[in-house]
Amino acid sequence: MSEIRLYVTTTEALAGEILDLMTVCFGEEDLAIATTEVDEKNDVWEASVYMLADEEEAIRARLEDLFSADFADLEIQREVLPDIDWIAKSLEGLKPVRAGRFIVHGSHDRDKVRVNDLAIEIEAGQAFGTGHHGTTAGCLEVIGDVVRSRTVRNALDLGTGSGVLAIAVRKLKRVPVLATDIDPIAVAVAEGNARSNGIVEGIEFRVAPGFHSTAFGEYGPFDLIIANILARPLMKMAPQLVAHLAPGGSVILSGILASQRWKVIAAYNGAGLAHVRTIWRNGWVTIHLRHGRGLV
Ligand SMILES: C[S@@+](CC[C@H](N)C(=O)[O-])C[C@H]1O[C@@H](n2cnc3c(N)ncnc32)[C@H](O)[C@@H]1O
Repeated sequence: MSEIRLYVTTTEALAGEILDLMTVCFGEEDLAIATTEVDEKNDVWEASVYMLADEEEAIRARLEDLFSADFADLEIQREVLPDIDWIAKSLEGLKPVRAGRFIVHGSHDRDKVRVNDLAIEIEAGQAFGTGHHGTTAGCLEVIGDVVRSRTVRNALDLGTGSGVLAIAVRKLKRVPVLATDIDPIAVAVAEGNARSNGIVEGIEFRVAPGFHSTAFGEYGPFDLIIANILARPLMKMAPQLVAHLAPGGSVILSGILASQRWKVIAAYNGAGLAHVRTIWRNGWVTIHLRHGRGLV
């Protein structure tokens, strides 16, 4: 069956906002993947949703509904993509990914793990975070640096998805980790992934939206907070997130398009954090910030 791309042409300034909307609407559904692409030669941004042909009608209706409030003038364009070998494509999606010291792989690729690798086994499933997305890979890379170079006695993984980042912290250091997600299915998947990675204690998984106070109970403040969610909620929660950070603590933020990075950094500077480093992976950025207090 052929694959269809429905897309709108936009500007760099609006691409992030449109992608946020589409990502919230479609998430990481198997057959409807939202993404922005830039044609640098023509300075044109396209926000696209990919799907199989039999999904097109339903997805077009959802897009029209989504744009009807603020983007009614956008014309939804259509492209039929060349036929794809879906089996080969899905296997390709499951190839191991290396990020910093980590390799994230499926159970069929255990033989790809080398002696010095920190291996995380994740099956592609119902929660985000197989390591293939630039945001997850970016977080893994920065986690490696932070846990090696800073004092990390505990950590919070907000929006844990598959649990990959919480598992990564715990593989580097035996510190208590709190892993939360708004989605109960993600939390169940993450618990299973921790077990299949041999982690039976040390990570507490909870269903919680943002910094919902009852979920945190006795936890925190944290030496390390990782949040790979979208730019807009990250900016909104900056004061709460910083309130849960220990003096001298580090924050790793992702889910941010390159064009949105300054707004996110400004929100966290305003909440008292200093920017340390930004890294890029496939158009997405991961930002490391540190608490002003405790800096030398
Ligand atoms: C982009 S995925 C990241 C998953 C994983 N941490 C990774 O880096 O691959 C974002 C996750 O955050 C969750 N999420 C979104 N908004 C949230 C919120 N306000 N509080 C907690 N979790 C949230 C989503 O359900 C999703 O599982």
